[in-house]
Amino acid sequence: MNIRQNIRQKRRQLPLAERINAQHAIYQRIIQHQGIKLAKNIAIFLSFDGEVETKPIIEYLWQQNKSVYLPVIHPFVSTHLLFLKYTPQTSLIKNKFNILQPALNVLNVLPYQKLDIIFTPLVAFDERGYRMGMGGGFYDRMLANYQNQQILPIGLAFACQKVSHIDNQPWDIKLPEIIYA
Ligand SMILES: Nc1nc2c(c(=O)[nH]1)N(C=O)[C@@H](CNc1ccc(C(=O)N[C@@H](CCC(=O)O)C(=O)O)cc1)CN2
Ligand SMILES: Nc1ncnc2c1ncn2[C@@H]1O[C@H](COP(=O)(O)OP(=O)(O)OP(=O)(O)O)[C@@H](O)[C@H]1O
Repeated sequence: MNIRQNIRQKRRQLPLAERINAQHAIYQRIIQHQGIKLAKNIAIFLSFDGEVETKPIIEYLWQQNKSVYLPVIHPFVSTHLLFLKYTPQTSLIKNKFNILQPALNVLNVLPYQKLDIIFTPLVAFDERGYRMGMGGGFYDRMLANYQNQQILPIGLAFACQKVSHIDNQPWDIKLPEIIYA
């Protein structure tokens, strides 16, 4: 089994008690995070495949009056993501990967440069902050210039997703911060 499949399986099979503990620790770190306190526009994702559960985080962000955005596969450029506003009223539809995303409405699209924080999903990561994702290259493409835009990407993961070394490719983006437990 390759690393991607192997870690995805570990992530799905993380025992419930460990998962709950880790979720709690991650949540605490988020509510104490200075950068998140100051942020206005925050991109996050709706969890699937055993990812860190983001629902409680989203509820917290809404409570704090943050604007929350979700990734939507671009309808014409299928290698690219758009970020659409997510509120409790937003209707969600399944994309081709079976992940829920907001129904496309151009009025709800936020230009990427306006995001302050991008919570980034990942399958595996290493100490340096290199990540391996689902293999679509979506986040690598999007984050390619994040440093020029004053955007803070923050990876979210369980400790079982940490590996000693990701064999990084030239296009791989190193995350400046990963919250994991
Ligand atoms: N929650 C969440 N949303 C996200 C991502 C993510 O990692 N997590 N993505 C991060 O980039 C994008 C979706 N990327 C994906 C890339 C590949 C596969 C994939 O290979 N899925 C199937 C097989 C292919 C198929 O059914 O067509 C699989 O589960 O094996 C799924 C999602 C955008 N939204
Ligand atoms: N900045 C980029 N510009 C052009 N192509 C890219 C870029 N980043 C990644 N790709 C392409 O996307 C493909 C998938 O990349 P990779 O396997 O690193 O994705 P990933 O990090 O696992 O996925 P994701 O970022 O969606 O979570 C690669 O084959 C690569 O050719």
